[in-house]
Amino acid sequence: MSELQSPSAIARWRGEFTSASTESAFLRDQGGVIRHELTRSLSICGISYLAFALADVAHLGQSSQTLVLFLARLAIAMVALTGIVLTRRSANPAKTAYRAATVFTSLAMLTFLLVVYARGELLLHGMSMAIMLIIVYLFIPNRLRNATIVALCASASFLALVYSFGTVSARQLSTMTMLLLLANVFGAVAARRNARLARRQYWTQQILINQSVRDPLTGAFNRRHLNAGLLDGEIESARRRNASLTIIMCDVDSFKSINDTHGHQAGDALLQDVARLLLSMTRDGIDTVVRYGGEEFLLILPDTTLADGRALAERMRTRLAAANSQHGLVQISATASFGVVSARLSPELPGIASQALIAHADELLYAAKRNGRNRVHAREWEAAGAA
Ligand SMILES: Nc1nc2c(ncn2[C@@H]2O[C@H](COP(=O)(O)OP(=O)(O)OP(=O)(O)O)[C@@H](O)[C@H]2O)c(=O)[nH]1
Repeated sequence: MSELQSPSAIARWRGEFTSASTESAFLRDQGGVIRHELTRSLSICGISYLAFALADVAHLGQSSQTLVLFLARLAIAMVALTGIVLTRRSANPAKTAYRAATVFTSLAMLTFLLVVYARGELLLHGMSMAIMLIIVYLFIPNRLRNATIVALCASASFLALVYSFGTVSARQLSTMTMLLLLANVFGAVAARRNARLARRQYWTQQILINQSVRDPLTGAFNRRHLNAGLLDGEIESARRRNASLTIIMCDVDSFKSINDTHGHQAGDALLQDVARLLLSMTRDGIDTVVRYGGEEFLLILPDTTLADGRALAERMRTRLAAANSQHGLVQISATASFGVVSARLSPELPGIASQALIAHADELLYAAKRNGRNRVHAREWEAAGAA
């Protein structure tokens, strides 16, 4: 998670995150829940539509109209089934579910209007309409905007149909209009509240996850995140893909004397600057920067050869040595030493234990320290293993 949104970043009326990327991440996260909700709601709706064919028979007898209505009801049940199947097969279930919900609710409302046209029973159907509006807003997962459009269009069409019959008094029609308006308002308000609540919960969860995996001082990942199998996962992924993996161990030189000379707070500020520089020079979403110890950082670079890893460490070393960290009126300059290990992995070769890879990077780092600091020592994993 690279960016965190504040709760105010939820659009006031749409009830969605204003940032498209956060909204997509939210929908990916909620995919399973939304798929489950859609399956349950469309199953109940499809079965109910078919079951109400009995009411058609009771009202219209075994006529051609009854047959037409039955075929329309069957089609709706099929649309529900197709929506469920497509959502279950989709790589992005939430998006597919929303599309399926919009198509299903639109066609279901049209079929309902067809039933009203054939059977009349306007007051009874007015009640059904109100129930259906609540189902559209609250029980079939959809974007609030889509649900509102379908519900308002269906309400207006139903009222127009009732009016065209000419059998309902003006008083009854106005009461019916008010009731449907109320159903729309309450449905939309509740749906909006649900949408915002789900996003607030997701946002809070992301904050907690972020806090549990990040070092509060530098913003780099922490040891807990590394120990949760981060490097093992990268090694396994590189092995499967026949790819190179490079790790860099970076340690600020003579940091104790910086602390002793300028104070602990200045040391903290310097660490923040170092982390900022390392993060800015690595690929967002691909590389990982971990605060491994006090002034020691571990960089995990997938798909990176030894030559590229060494060149990156050299660039980092030069940039660090040239930069000054400002603390109050004091400018602090620092250097760092680097140990770089690269491994070419493949499914045919045995895997590498993450601790062994880190230990080799550490050995190279301390060789760089022994040889005078402010330098990069790099080696291929096999050569390092043989050494
Ligand atoms: N300001 C600050 N200092 C820290 C932090 N974590 C560790 N340190 C200090 O970092 C210093 C590390 O010192 P050493 O391990 O002796 O290493 P060094 O002085 O950098 O020497 P070399 O690594 O050999 O170049 C210690 O004095 C720690 O107290 C931190 O979060 N903030």
